[in-house]
Amino acid sequence: MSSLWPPLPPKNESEEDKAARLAAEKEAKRISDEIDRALEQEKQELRKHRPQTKILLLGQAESGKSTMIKNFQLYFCPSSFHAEREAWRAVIHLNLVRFVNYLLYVLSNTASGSGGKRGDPNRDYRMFQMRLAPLKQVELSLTRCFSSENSPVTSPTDDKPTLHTSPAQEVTVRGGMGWKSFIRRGRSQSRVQSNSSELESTRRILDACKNDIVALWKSPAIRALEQEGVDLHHHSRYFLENAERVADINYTPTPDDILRARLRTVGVEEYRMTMETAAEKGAEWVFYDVGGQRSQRASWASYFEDVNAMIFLCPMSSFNQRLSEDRSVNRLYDSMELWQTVCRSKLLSKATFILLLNKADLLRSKLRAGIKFSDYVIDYGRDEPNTTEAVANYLRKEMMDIHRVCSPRKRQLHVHMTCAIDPTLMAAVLNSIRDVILVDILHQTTLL
Ligand SMILES: Nc1nc2c(ncn2[C@@H]2O[C@H](COP(=O)(O)OP(=O)(O)OP(=O)(O)O)[C@@H](O)[C@H]2O)c(=O)[nH]1
Ligand SMILES: [Mg+2]
Repeated sequence: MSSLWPPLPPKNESEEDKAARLAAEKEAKRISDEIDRALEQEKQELRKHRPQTKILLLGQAESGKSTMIKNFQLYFCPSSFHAEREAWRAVIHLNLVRFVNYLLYVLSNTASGSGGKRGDPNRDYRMFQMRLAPLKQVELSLTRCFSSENSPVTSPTDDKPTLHTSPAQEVTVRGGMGWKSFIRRGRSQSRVQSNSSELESTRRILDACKNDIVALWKSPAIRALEQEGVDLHHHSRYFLENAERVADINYTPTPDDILRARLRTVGVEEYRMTMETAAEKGAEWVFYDVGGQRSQRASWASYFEDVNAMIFLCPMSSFNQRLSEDRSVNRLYDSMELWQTVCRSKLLSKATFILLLNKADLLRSKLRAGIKFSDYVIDYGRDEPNTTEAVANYLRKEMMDIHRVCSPRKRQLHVHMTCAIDPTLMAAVLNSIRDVILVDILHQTTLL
């Protein structure tokens, strides 16, 4: 019997039979389409009533929590990610100009401190300071755009915009996703025009300064700073290296740029994402992104209840860094202590636990540059290999041991080594996180 549908017409079919057959086929197709429509409607209804999936991201400051949220959005809700590109441009421009102004500030101190000894670099510096002077105004304007009228975005240390003389003073966001529409549209009608004209003029100034920014970065003055041991490995360095493109008047941020943009989180931000990918289309996932600084951690616990999954980020590359909020504390040790506290939490005991050993790329470049992990982590034997794989395996084991010993009940731990600024590498990790969360939710609901 043939499995073809509709079946082939019988041989020698009369015109009358043919008309009757076509009418029957048309009716069958109408019924079939109706059934499909009803099924799709039923599915939509089910999706609407499906409980939300709640995911909490924890970890110290700069561990990559907000970057992970961007990855989720880029991968599972791409149209909403791309719709926000304009809003990120202002953040990226502020990242760039703050770093340039910081470099000019460092150069001013170093150059005046070294008198005329450095010859050319000194002359370079004075020229750049003159030509890039308008960037001070750009920094003030952009900061004002973020911080006017019931500001959702401020700097915790500054009530009024001031020029930043340290790369540690960062762009900060407070409370939710509101800042994106704020930067796009302004809070009130009066702000709409002034915000957009201010942003427009900052773009024009940046474009005019583009060549000088590029030249500053390539200049002997900056190379001299590096030779003097000034640490220029800041996350905004990427934007300076790409200044020709980023400062251009026609610049639109790419996904890579957005993943690199730094916006420090203050308080707890809630992100509601409606999944766009086939399997989960229409489902709502709610993410809680917390500020990771020590002063922020007291507010975390109120978000522990009812979360389906907790994703903890440990930046592996932090082994030779100190906490900016307490210079006596090694960042990796702080991360491990924090992990112990999170594992012990009874409120999180039923949540799916996911550990991301993040910043694998930075760990690799530090180790390759000859920085020895064992110089900072005393339990890591001096004879152990100073390679990314060996160090990552060591950290994985340490963190798994802490999890086993400190968890109030036996629980599986899912561990991944990640580089959150690389969307290609993140795709597999994101799929696996999604699958693990869905399977655990299924278990939780069938066990209830
Ligand atoms: N090279 C590299 N940079 C990363 C990685 N993950 C995050 N970053 C960068 O690190 C910086 C800090 O990341 P965030 O996601 O803002 O850190 P956070 O944990 O949200 O920090 P707080 O909001 O202060 O708690 C950003 O500039 C990111 O682009 C990574 O795997 N490799
Ligand atoms: Mg953050």
